[in-house]
Amino acid sequence: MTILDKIVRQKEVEVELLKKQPLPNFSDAAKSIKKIEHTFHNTQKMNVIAEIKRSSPSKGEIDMAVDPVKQAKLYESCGAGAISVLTDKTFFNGSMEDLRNVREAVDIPILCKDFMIDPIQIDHAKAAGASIILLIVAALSDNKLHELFKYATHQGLEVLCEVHDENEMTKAIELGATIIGINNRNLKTFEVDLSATEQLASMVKNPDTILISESGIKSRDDVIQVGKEDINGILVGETLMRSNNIAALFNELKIPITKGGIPNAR
Ligand SMILES: O=C(O)c1ccccc1NCC(=O)[C@H](O)[C@H](O)COP(=O)(O)O
Repeated sequence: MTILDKIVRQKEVEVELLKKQPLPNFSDAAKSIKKIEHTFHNTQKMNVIAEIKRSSPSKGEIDMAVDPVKQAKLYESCGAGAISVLTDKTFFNGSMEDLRNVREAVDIPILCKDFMIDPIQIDHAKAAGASIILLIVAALSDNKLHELFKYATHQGLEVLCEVHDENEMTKAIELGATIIGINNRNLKTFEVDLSATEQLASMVKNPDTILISESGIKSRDDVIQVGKEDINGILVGETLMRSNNIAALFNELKIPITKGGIPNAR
């Protein structure tokens, strides 16, 4: 069984528990948040979705002592375009409480980074103040992917549709996803290969699609590599979480971009 299978099994258990609980009060803090579909287009520098990640299955403990609110404020002040909060407890030591607290502290979009398999999780993410949810194509049947995409969109949420291979990219395009994340990490083997972004980004022909390169990005050279294709942003977790100088790291990662990719990257 792969780690993704294990995570999905655990989510099935959690969903049954969530269905027995009352939905927490809605935070209306996300109402006035601008959509990344608008803000990530036509920016002059690479957009960064900065992640709060205490630990992960592939790396173990990263920063168990992090204060998510402090970290999120720092990310915002350094120019993050959005914040990703890992809300899974069992495998990443996160929580929906983290997301709720971060929502109260920052004014930029927040991605609820979790493994969605049921609309009830989307309700909880929205209630906590998320403006974007993640749908991982590899974790969902075609029917479930369509159902959850439609549900989240009707709830006024943006959807980051995550893919890792050509087959998944085809599904995301057919779904009509407007924000597609190319995960450089294979969630079944943990192998990271930045060329996944280069290979898959060229399949997207709609210039309005927001493309995000996710995982394994550590340096300016990495951004230049994934930016050979016309991407709008990068999602960075571990490197930011381990950094002693987050402001300097943002300067390194926020490379000037134009339509068509990073100038001279090819
Ligand atoms: O990070 C993992 O080990 C992992 C394992 C299984 C499923 C998902 C996993 N990570 C989620 C992510 O997509 C990353 O946290 C995100 O892209 C940031 O990656 P990184 O910059 O490499 O921390």
